[in-house]
Amino acid sequence: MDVFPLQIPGFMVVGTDTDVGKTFVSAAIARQLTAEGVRTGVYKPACSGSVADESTGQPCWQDVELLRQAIGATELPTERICPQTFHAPLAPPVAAEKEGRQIDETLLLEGVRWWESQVEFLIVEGVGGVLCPLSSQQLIVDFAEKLQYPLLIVARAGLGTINHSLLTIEVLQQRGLTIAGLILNDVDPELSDESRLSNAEQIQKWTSVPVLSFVPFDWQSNLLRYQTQDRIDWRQLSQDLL
Ligand SMILES: Nc1ncnc2c1ncn2[C@@H]1O[C@H](COP(=O)(O)OP(=O)(O)OP(=O)(O)O)[C@@H](O)[C@H]1O
Ligand SMILES: C[C@H](N)[C@@H](CCCCCC(=O)O)NC(=O)O
Ligand SMILES: [Mg+2]
Repeated sequence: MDVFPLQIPGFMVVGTDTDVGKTFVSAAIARQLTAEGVRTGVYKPACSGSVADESTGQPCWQDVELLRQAIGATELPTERICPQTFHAPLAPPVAAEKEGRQIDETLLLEGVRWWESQVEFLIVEGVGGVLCPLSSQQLIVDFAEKLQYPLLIVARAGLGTINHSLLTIEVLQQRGLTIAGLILNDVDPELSDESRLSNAEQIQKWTSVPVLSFVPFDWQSNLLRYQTQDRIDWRQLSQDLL
């Protein structure tokens, strides 16, 4: 496996599934770093599932919009944040095929390399869960292996998350990847259930990967460290893992 280490620190934000809050969490981290005065970049290797822009009616990609807003780069072209966008809400290579296109393997990595000369810290968001196909040649976990960034795993807060979290951790550990921690994210208060009270403790019982944070539904400020509620120093955390 070729590796593609960048000269700037960062995290790759991966998920236990699609719709678990990777963009929500990536944007929160990027916003915090930007507010702290750290020149921060955001990148997503491919994005599928367009929506109509409210004002223009033109197709846009919500992940890209939220990531762009998080770093306050209103003029930055979509291609810098995500060079390969597709309309259908499907795994990227499947969405690409529907448009008679293919994922450009080189561009996946060239796109991330561009950020190296632009910023001090980079947040890379995955697509779907870690075994989601990114192209016809590779899964998200393969891309993570090339990138060599420490991983932040976003998982749903509610029932089912112990299994999804441990499965994800097992796959990443089998690849020898560095996991910075797991973030439990409350995506839907309707799914409220009593497992929320014991999930973090159970995950900690079965793995040494730390639960870094619990993100309440609609949380609009910086993520807080689980249990202590301290501010998370993302740069320090990434440095500690080198
Ligand atoms: N803590 C939260 N509170 C309220 N809404 C949330 C929270 N986290 C996520 N959401 C919402 O849940 C939905 C899914 O979140 P998000 O788009 O971040 O998932 P994702 O893991 O990035 O999905 P994808 O695989 O498509 O990239 C979005 O509508 C988002 O605004
Ligand atoms: C359409 C979704 N929102 C997402 C793709 C998720 C694919 C999941 C495939 C699977 O694991 O079955 N796209 C994206 O993150 O750009
Ligand atoms: Mg997303």
